[in-house]
Amino acid sequence: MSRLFRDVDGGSLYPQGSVVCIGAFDGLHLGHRALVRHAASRARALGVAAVALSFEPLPREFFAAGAAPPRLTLPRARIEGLRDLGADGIGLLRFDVRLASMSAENFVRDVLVGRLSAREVWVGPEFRFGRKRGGDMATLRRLGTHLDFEAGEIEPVALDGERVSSTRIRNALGDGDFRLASRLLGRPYAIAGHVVRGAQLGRTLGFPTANLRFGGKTPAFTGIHAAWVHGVGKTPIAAVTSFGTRPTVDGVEPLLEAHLFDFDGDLYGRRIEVEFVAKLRDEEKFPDLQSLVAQMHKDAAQARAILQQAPKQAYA
Ligand SMILES: Cc1cc2nc3c(=O)[nH]c(=O)nc-3n(C[C@H](O)[C@H](O)[C@H](O)COP(=O)(O)O)c2cc1C
Ligand SMILES: Nc1ncnc2c1ncn2[C@@H]1O[C@H](COP(=O)(O)OP(=O)(O)O)[C@@H](O)[C@H]1O
Repeated sequence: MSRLFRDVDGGSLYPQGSVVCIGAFDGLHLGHRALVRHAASRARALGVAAVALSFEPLPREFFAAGAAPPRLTLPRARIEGLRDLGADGIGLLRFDVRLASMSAENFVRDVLVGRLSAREVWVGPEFRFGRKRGGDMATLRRLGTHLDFEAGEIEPVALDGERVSSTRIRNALGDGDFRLASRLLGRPYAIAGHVVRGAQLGRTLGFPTANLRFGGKTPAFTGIHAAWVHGVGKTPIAAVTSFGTRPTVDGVEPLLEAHLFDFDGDLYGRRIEVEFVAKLRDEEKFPDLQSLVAQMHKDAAQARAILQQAPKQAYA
């Protein structure tokens, strides 16, 4: 069981000391994985807790209020991913006005030392932190010599000669290049959530869809896709999905809807995971439901054909 905390204030959570790694960890890609695994192995070597420190909302979401930048990973998936990589403690610090205005030095004193009793602090390349991104690796090293912790930066992880980054993954997803996205992530791109009720129109169109909300975040891409749905049966179920605001029915909030093939059952409340395999097309505004349904039949046939050829991915 790993411990989850969200507050900057409070007593030391790890009086015996800890090894901390810090990052936005959106996507938990190959670079993030290398960082968290490294911190976890250092923590095991020192016999202390491994703590992954991140933020929710992400700092760039906080600063971009209004036009939220695209998000890859929702909080729960980020927590589960960090735990699976070996984090004993996970800090999803509430990024608010106070945290945004905290100086780099105070962040080190209050959070890394005061709250986490850090013995080592690990970050990725080009890490910046504190008010106006005023702190960097040199700041960490300098403060570390006074406050008795070591600071280190892991080597950048590259794929095909280029740095692995969340931006590169967002671009790959936007281009419908799920193969590249999977290679950068070290696993297929998937979105998980609990099935919520919708307008209950789908069943009358012959296409019931299990609907997932995207937590009020902006997705990195929208459109119609072939996908595997995990979490319903023992093996993944083939599906056609629609991700977006559904302009035909004047939707507003982005929803991920999955129509599962050869399946009939109640999915409300169930947690499912949608693993994207291939993009079929962009979302469109149809003049009427009849033309939308005609297109949905074509989408379904295309998705079935693609998935018959695709290997079922192992359940992550
Ligand atoms: C294969 C598929 C393709 C879809 N394509 C579009 C689309 O291009 N434009 C659109 O507005 N909605 C699209 N939708 C979403 C439908 O509008 C939505 O499923 C329908 O309104 C039923 O919604 P409900 O689940 O709330 O009942 C698509 C849904 C599916 C399953
Ligand atoms: N093949 C299927 N694919 C997806 N959902 C299905 C399927 N068969 C039954 N369901 C159930 O029907 C619900 C979707 O029906 P729909 O009319 O689209 O309602 P809603 O608008 O509430 O999503 C799903 O949440 C699930 O409980």
